[in-house]
Amino acid sequence: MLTDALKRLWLRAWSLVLMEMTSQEIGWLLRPRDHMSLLTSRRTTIIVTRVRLMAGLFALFTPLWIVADVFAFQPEVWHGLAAARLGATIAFVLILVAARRMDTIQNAYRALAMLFAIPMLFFLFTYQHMAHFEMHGFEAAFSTGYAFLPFVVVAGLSIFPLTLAECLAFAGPILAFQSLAAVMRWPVLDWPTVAASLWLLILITAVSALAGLSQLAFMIVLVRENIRDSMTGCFSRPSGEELIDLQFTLARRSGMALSLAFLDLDHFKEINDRYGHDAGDEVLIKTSTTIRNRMRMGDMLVRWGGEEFLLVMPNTDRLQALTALERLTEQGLGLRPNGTPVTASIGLAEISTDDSLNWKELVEIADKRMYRAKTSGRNRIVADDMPLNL
Ligand SMILES: Nc1nc2c(ncn2[C@@H]2O[C@H](COP(=O)(O)OP(=O)(O)OP(=O)(O)O)[C@@H](O)[C@H]2O)c(=O)[nH]1
Repeated sequence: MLTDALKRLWLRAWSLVLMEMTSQEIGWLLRPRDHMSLLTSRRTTIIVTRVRLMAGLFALFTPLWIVADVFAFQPEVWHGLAAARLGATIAFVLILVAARRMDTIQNAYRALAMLFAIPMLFFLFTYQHMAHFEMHGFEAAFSTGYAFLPFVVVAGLSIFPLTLAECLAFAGPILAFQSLAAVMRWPVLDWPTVAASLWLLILITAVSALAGLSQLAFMIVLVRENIRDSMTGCFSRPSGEELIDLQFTLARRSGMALSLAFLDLDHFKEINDRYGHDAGDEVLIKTSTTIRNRMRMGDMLVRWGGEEFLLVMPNTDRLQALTALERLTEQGLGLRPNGTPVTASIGLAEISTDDSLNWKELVEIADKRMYRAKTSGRNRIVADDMPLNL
């Protein structure tokens, strides 16, 4: 009885945290390895823009704080601090500029690591520097504030949508550094204070990780709801466009093949007119499921419009795509309500053989070929611009 109540409570609390996520999505909260490309690209954008925002703010406020140092410290102390502040400001400006063109998750990690490394180096320098001076009263009290820089850095993790593994990877060196400082009793650090405050740093790391994870969870749910067409479960048009853009860029950069097939179901209006809209919906759901199940794991099916679909086939050249599409149509796309086969007019385009400048041009080529397939009798695949053998 009690165990059942506890179990219900536990599940309820868990569902509040995880917002009805699937087990695969919960795995995505732990580590980034299996994230889908759309989530990775959105996360990259958010991480990079936030790194730039933080770098910009730090570039602005780090030199301004020199004024506070001038009031608080004797000249020998603030001179050294001012030099370190100017060095840190230059580094923040460099991050701000360098991160502008960062568009991969690896680069986003690099930017984040640099953003965290600067305050830690500044922290090391200030401690070494201030240890050489006798301080009393307000000056001594003001200087203790500098000991909390690692706490600020760890707390900064909370503004990024990071997985648990990523949070630990970024907070780990700071925690290790602080622990080492306590264990080694470095003379420049007030080791009892450092050791005693370690638990606080661990606590802040846990809170920051939770904040980052909840942002990521929210993002996963939003991406999931926005990327799928609710009826067929295919990628929606906006997310499909983003996916094709991404695949196009990757294929261009790596020199790999990329094929796009534009599929338009034949005489679909007739199904609606004869059997009703619900029967039409049913055919759309079954046909798109059949296509998705028959194609490779890495292929993506986008619902481009009503009964139009775009099949994205990464790392697939024209011949391979043609073979896969012929196999697909030979096996059948499903049945119409009257028992006759569902057919489609298909236009195929490939990144290198069609030598297109951008993804929109490639989609346009596939669309035009689909139209030729349609006007030349339907239920066929057109893969080039050669005259058709009718
Ligand atoms: N049931 C249903 N029908 C849809 C949906 N979206 C678009 N349609 C219908 O799809 C039909 C498309 O008609 P047409 O563009 O004339 O094409 P078609 O009848 O397939 O003829 P061809 O393409 O020339 O072979 C229209 O009747 C639309 O109303 C949908 O979500 N559900």
